[in-house]
Amino acid sequence: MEDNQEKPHAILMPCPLQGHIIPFVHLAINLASKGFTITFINTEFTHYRITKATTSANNQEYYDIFTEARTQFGFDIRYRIVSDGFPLVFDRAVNREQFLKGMLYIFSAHVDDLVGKLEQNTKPKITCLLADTFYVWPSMVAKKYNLVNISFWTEPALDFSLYYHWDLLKINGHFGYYDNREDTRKYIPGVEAIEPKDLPSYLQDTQTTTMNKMIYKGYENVKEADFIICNTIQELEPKPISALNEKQPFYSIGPIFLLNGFTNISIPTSLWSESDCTQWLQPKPHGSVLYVSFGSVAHCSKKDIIEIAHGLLLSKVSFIWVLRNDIVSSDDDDDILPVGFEDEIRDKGLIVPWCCQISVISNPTVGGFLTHCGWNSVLESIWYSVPMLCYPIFTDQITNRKLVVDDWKVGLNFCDKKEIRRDEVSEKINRLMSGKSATDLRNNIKQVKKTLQDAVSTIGSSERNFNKFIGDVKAKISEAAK
Ligand SMILES: O=c1ccn([C@@H]2O[C@H](COP(=O)(O)OP(=O)(O)O[C@H]3O[C@H](CO)[C@@H](O)[C@H](O)[C@H]3O)[C@@H](O)[C@H]2O)c(=O)[nH]1
Repeated sequence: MEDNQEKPHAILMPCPLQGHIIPFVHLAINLASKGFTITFINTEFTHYRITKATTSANNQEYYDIFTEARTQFGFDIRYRIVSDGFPLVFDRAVNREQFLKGMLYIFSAHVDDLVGKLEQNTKPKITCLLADTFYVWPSMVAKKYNLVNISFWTEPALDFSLYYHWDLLKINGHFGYYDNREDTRKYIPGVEAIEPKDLPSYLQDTQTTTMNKMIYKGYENVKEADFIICNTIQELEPKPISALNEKQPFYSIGPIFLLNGFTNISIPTSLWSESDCTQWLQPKPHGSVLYVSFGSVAHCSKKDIIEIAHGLLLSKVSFIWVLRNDIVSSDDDDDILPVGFEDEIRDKGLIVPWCCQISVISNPTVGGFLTHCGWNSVLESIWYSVPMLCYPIFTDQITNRKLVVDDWKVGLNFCDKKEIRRDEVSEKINRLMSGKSATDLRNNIKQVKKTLQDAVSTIGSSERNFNKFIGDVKAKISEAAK
């Protein structure tokens, strides 16, 4: 009991999105392996979806995603759920605006209520709040309960720097105006130069939206955090990271899914049921299959889906295409693919609503990834040495494309013109999969992979930063307890 009292105890809260839940779960495991007690909080809706997708458990209310981590590794990870303010039946995608307003103005009251209860009844005592940078309430909650306030950013440091200096963009007439200036931005600390077209979509907006407000408030909030951790790699983004470090303690600890070698723990995180693609991949030649996925939130138009489908056929390349059932948002039409497409692809193509991405791209038959450039997908693709065809849709994906294509040269642009056309889709797929361009990309990606490998080695930067972060947090907890 004495020992337990000494243990740091962190509450972890990801945004209720697939690309945030996964890195937060890896973070929970890593912190627990360093002796932290963790209370991991998912929203009730996220919990419901994971449960539905990954288990046949009858009593879903009591299902706990960390059971295996506790029994197999003895980690002290506890699991709780919190209401996001809406009933389970509420359609959060269709009513996105209303949902975002709830996250902006109401969710904090539910979090405050739960943290208050945990604070009274939990041993060891809760000492840290570790929340997603997108949340607007962590500093309020951390102050109220005297918790060390840690923010976790699940995107690159470059995107963080741009949002962090939102005020500079505004002062310089580059954001928030109907006619935003179009010249290169050269005054963001740690970012030599960035073109307007490469900014995250929310920083290209000319009008204030609820999402803008949320990010803006999130970034006001993060300025009060005691520590910021980021799922990136110091050697890949040295300048933004060192500029940010002059402002606040900022630790790059990525790729978090590789840190400390806990890649084999299976913790249910998937919001959709996964189709198994192993059998289908098995007879395919090495490096011959293109994997196509646009992540968990982005939407495409039916017109673009049709052009991509024709482009895939024209390319004659074998492919697995993850087509979520909500990929086309504004169309009630269930038939989004060209007529007869599924007959035409026969054994050349496999369409699935969701799969275990890591198990697909780690398969040696996969040689290319047509991706929306979500940050987790980028890191995973580099790790498994799969070059990318970049089709960024919104948010940080736009900026991530610049890192992948222009800076690291491990991917190609999908469509150079605004409009997606089947002939260009086919041509780009072939350039990604074969010939000199493919060889160059494969050579480059091996080098970038080496950077990731070094960073997570026992003497690598991410490992060192993570240990330093742990030491600094413990010191801060002791200070706060005085
Ligand atoms: O069929 C699939 C598709 C995806 N994944 C996994 O789901 C995660 C998806 O994350 P990501 O590639 O980052 O895409 P999003 O789900 O779109 O992620 C959101 O969160 C990311 C991190 O903040 C941002 O970079 C993205 O722009 C944002 O859309 C990855 O770990 C994938 O391995 C699967 O397991 N199966």
